[in-house]
Amino acid sequence: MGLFHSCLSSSSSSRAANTGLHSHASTNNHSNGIGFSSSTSTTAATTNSSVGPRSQFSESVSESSGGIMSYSGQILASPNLKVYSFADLATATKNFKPESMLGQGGFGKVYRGWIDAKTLAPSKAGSGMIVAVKRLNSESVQGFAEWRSEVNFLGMLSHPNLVKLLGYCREDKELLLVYEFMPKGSLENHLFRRGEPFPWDLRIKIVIGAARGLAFLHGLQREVIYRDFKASNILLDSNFDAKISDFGLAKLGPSQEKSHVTTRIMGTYGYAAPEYMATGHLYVKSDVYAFGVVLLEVMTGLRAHNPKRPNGQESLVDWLRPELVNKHRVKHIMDKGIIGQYSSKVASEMGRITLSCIEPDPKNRPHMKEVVEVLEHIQRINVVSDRSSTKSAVASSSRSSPHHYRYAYRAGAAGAERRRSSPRRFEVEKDMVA
Ligand SMILES: Nc1ncnc2c1ncn2[C@@H]1O[C@H](COP(=O)(O)OP(=O)(O)OP(=O)(O)O)[C@@H](O)[C@H]1O
Repeated sequence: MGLFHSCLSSSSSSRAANTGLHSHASTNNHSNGIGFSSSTSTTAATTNSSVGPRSQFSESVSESSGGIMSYSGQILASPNLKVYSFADLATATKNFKPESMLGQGGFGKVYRGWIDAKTLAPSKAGSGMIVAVKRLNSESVQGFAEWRSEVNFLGMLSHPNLVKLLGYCREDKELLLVYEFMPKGSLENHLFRRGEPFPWDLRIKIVIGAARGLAFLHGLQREVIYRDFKASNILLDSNFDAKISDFGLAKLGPSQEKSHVTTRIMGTYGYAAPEYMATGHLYVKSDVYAFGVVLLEVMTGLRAHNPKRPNGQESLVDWLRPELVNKHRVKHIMDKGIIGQYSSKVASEMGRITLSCIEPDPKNRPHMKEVVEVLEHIQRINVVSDRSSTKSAVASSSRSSPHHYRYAYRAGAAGAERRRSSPRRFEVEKDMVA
């Protein structure tokens, strides 16, 4: 086993060497200026060099299938991204005015912007279509590696459950990304921050969409390990269809070996799989673990990690895993705000699939394809005859709740979980012993 220590600096080239990802960023208007290349260079060129026409994705997939369809998604022959100047995006976002801000993540702020729907050219605020413009903190060293990973992955992959990247800007220290706008925000917003408890049928719909997105990534011939699955990375369109965003930490899976080994362990507290934390070994099944943690959040309305919860309850999985083992106890951990919206059969089935996703041994976790099937089944059987009983069910269950679940009770928008800020990311470097 190894030693953990904080790591403040980053080496993007070592990461590229690990993954085989090589980006060639161009500041010119090449629509395919960035991509996956089969070259051996590990540095990101800043010249106008364009990239070899074939990507690692297209090599591995097109050879066998002559095409690119996998789990209803696509690997694009070449990325079709618009290259913006910084001035373009300043215009599109009203000069990054605070009023245009949609949110803030670990690597920067996200702004509402406007572009022409046909040409994708920047337009004046109020005309054309709305987009989300992410502007990375210029002082973040790790930011460049994540920006490049986002452009590489989202530039090449297309699937209904992955957020669409429309373009990017790299100018001096400025790194920006332009995405389709997701009007309903993130699952995290709805589960933990908004006033009313989020309806159960929407929760199920969203996790099915997100599961399909992950299944697509894992089903590619050269599989993609997403590595940062969490509620805040599940964005929602106007129909509450889920789209996975934020490929900053994504990795191409190993082509020969069974797992990817990394010495730089990064993720978000509460979601990272135990084998990854302990050894740096990364599997697609590590994503399945994080998916299980999101399922548990969806069931309970509680955050994956909350240091303000009482001792022993900080980690949702450690706290509630024993309750999932007994199907009769599962209903006690369900979010009390949505009682009456699901049957006890649905609750116990959810408990079962969640428990299998968070199995300590990655080999015992299901593939995402199976998870999709189980969740679709749960959605089909989620027929509740009398929804009008919801309110009284909430009231009576609060009265009879066992003491140690009191924390889960939701006193409207002022609930303790809702006041908490976003989950914290971590980054540690581990000295590996071979
Ligand atoms: N395409 C989008 N459309 C609408 N809102 C978005 C879009 N992308 C991001 N946002 C909003 O911006 C906020 C910040 O997003 P971002 O991806 O930077 O961070 P995060 O995922 O919340 O955290 P971190 O990146 O640190 O893990 C999110 O809360 C989300 O609601």
